[in-house]
Amino acid sequence: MARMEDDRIPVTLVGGTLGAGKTTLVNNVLRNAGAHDVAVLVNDMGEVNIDAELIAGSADDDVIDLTNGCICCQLQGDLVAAVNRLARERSFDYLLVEASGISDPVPVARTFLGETEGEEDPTDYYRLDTVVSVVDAYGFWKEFDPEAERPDGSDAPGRTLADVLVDQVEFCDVLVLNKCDLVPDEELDEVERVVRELQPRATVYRETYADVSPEAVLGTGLFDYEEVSRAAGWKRRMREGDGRRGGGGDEERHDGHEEHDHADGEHDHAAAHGVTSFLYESDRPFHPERLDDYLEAWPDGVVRAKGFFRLATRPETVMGLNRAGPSVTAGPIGRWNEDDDRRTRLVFIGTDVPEASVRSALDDCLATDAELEDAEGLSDPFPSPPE
Ligand SMILES: Nc1nc2c(ncn2[C@@H]2O[C@H](COP(=O)(O)OP(=O)(O)OP(=O)(O)O)[C@@H](O)[C@H]2O)c(=O)[nH]1
Repeated sequence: MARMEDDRIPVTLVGGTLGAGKTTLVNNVLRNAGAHDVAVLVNDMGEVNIDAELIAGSADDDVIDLTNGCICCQLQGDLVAAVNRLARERSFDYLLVEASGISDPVPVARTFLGETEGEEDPTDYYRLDTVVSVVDAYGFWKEFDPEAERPDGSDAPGRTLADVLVDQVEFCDVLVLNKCDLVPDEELDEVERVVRELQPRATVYRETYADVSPEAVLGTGLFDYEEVSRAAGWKRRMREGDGRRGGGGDEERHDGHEEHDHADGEHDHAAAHGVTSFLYESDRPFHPERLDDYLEAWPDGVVRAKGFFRLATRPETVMGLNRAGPSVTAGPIGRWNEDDDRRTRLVFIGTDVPEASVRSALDDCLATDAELEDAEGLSDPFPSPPE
């Protein structure tokens, strides 16, 4: 196997929302790392890097920090320079990266795949081994609360905690459901079912004080960019459809490419326990104002909605919907290709979402024949393409 010959330093990326328990996890791993000689890179948003101070053994040289920025945004160049300098100047056999609570894990992971611009390439020294997300089980529901606010100092404009949390759950290999001491078992079961629906491929650990064993997060060999990207629950649901041929599930592709999946059992299991996941499809475009109104009056319990839709006013435009709890983005994301399957396909994931009433409410938002005939006369509140 190629991995056996790969002597680059393995990397575990630890993400999770603010206060979820990332530092606690890193400390536990350092304390129990045994034979591993672990270096830690911490990224924190504060002026003073409190996290680096908290990490056990931070007095020694193996903890470095990147302050005042988020490594998924403006610090990517710094991240590459820092990890490469670390590899050149010090001797260690494992790198743990603790990402700021607002980091989107995808660009950070891509940095370690050598996909960022710049003269230095971290893949010379490193290979990404595992992406871990620490989820605050206690705070999980709160973050899907419409009243939830972004933390001060966050430099992720337009993104809510729910957005960030969904990104982190959907893009991980290992999911640590932390602070289980604060949540009754029944609620914990529900949170676990939802996170498993959002990312069925992840290994889930229920923990208190992020007490995972080092083997759970170091050297797992679980990271696979293609796999983790296509395994997100909404993509699976889109591929599976309602038993008919699935449409292309990837955002980049709307071509009706046929795929096969084996996750039916998992979905059945989730459905039996109040986790809803369904695909709404339609050949008929939406009436823009009616759909816009409906997107404002969202049913309770929807944790995630994602997909593509058609508007009567824009026959050539692929409209995208991206909803994480209370935060919604809906707008143009591209143009349909000649041979695309131009159906609306929207995936809903949540708890006890009233599927029948969501379906009938969406049906009511579809344009009638008369409205389609006079589509140019309809007003369209959705944003225009950026041009
Ligand atoms: N009750 C309880 N508290 C926990 C648990 N895990 C961590 N904490 C506490 O939660 C707080 C935040 O933990 P950290 O490990 O600093 O979280 P973090 O994700 O690194 O936080 P940021 O770096 O600020 O994003 C600390 O006071 C921890 O002691 C847990 O399982 N249960």
